Amino acid sequence: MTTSETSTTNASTTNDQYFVRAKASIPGGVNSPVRAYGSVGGTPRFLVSANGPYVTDAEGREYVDLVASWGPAILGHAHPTVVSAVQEAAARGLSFGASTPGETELAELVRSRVSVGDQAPIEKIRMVSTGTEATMTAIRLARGYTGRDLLVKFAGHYHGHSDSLLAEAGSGLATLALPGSAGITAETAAQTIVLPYNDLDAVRKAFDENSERIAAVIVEAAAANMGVLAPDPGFNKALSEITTQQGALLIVDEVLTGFRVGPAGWWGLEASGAVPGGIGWKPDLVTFGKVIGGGMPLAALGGRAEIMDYLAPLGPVYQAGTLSGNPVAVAAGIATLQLADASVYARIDEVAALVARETSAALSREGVAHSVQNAGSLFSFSFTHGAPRDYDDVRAQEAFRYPPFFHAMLDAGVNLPPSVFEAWFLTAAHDDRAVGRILEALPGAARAAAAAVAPV
Ligand SMILES: Cc1ncc(COP(=O)(O)O)c(C=O)c1O
Ligand SMILES: NCC(=O)CCC(=O)O
Repeated sequence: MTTSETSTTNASTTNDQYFVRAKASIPGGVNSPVRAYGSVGGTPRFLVSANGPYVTDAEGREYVDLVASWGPAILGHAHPTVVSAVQEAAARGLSFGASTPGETELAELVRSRVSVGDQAPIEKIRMVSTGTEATMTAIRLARGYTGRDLLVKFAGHYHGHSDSLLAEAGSGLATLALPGSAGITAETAAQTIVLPYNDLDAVRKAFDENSERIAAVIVEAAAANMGVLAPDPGFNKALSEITTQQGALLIVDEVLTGFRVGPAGWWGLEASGAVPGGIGWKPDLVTFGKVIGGGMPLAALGGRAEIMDYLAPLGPVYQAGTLSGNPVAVAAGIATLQLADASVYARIDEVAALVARETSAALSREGVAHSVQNAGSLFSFSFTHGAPRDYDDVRAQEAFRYPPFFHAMLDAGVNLPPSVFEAWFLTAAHDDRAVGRILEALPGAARAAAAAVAPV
């Protein structure tokens, strides 16, 4: 165990004490609801440092981390090369509010990475600061480009917290069992059509009923915010065909999957045939976040030049940002993508498969009904009796088994996402020691899940 002290923390202050203090000044004590332990109960760990596969809390306790900052830390935390790149960029200036050479370098890197054979869907790319901004801009762009107003999204998919996209969203809304958010006007809500995932008939019907009104279909490349649910083979390709026929755009949200499940994201896995059913299609627009910024606030949207050039200053769709393309964030993104080579993805695939397999085995040994779902190296568990295909299936699970499972893992020094609806994130820094600690914790956690009693 390590003890960490900084100017803002004191090793004698407990997580409980920090939480009490935080709640007095910050709503719920958190700056994002997913951190609040809302569905698992207990006190969130206040983290003071992170290194490789580990995070350390304010009490000096070290945990093997399976959250990885909700995805970005693909190389593990605080990779020395990325930290150096950030330090060097910071020393040159934190923000200029002007174009920088690094932005173009990162744009070129993304364009060349997200290509398979002669297929290269990212012809142009615009950088923003969060995934929310990326999807919000993508739908505005789709509306501006097509001149249409309606939007199709899928139940359980999460695309950030802009007004149009919170209806039946996954992630924290699934965790807190919220159907949507207050504060969104009825007019805005009425412009989003929410359909069941993996249901192409529902998509065709929506287009039949709203002829020439749907601007775009937005879909997570592989759903990972209601637990992980890979699309049925061919689902994304069929969406591409339907939207093309109907004069609408297909926005593929790779904020979570992009540069994490493979060098060219989930689309790259489909386009290369690494997962079935997806050869020969291209998204119109793609959104990125998380890994693209290497742990710094950076996200992006990209796609066909003809569409992207509808953005200001060339086109009529406005989008802007004081910190867009921030030089320090860009430096972290470039360093991260340069390091994320085939060996990184091979290691993550290997450890993810191992941890998923062993967790499933531990649950089976205790007779706990569950399904393990994966999309490449992203995976999660649901306490269901069969394999779920959509949000209704996932919501019907025995979710009460997760809190005791989560806390047993935490007590044993493993930091899992504090919700059954979130993916588990491995990194290339998860070495045998870190994985060994996860495996040691599993039998006790599986027993705790087995002993869980349904609420009356
Ligand atoms: C698929 C997807 N899209 C969009 C977002 C929003 O990104 P951000 O949290 O950076 O706003 C997230 C995650 O939060 C996500 O998983
Ligand atoms: N998978 C869900 C997220 O990544 C959300 C993170 C956040 O809102 O803090």
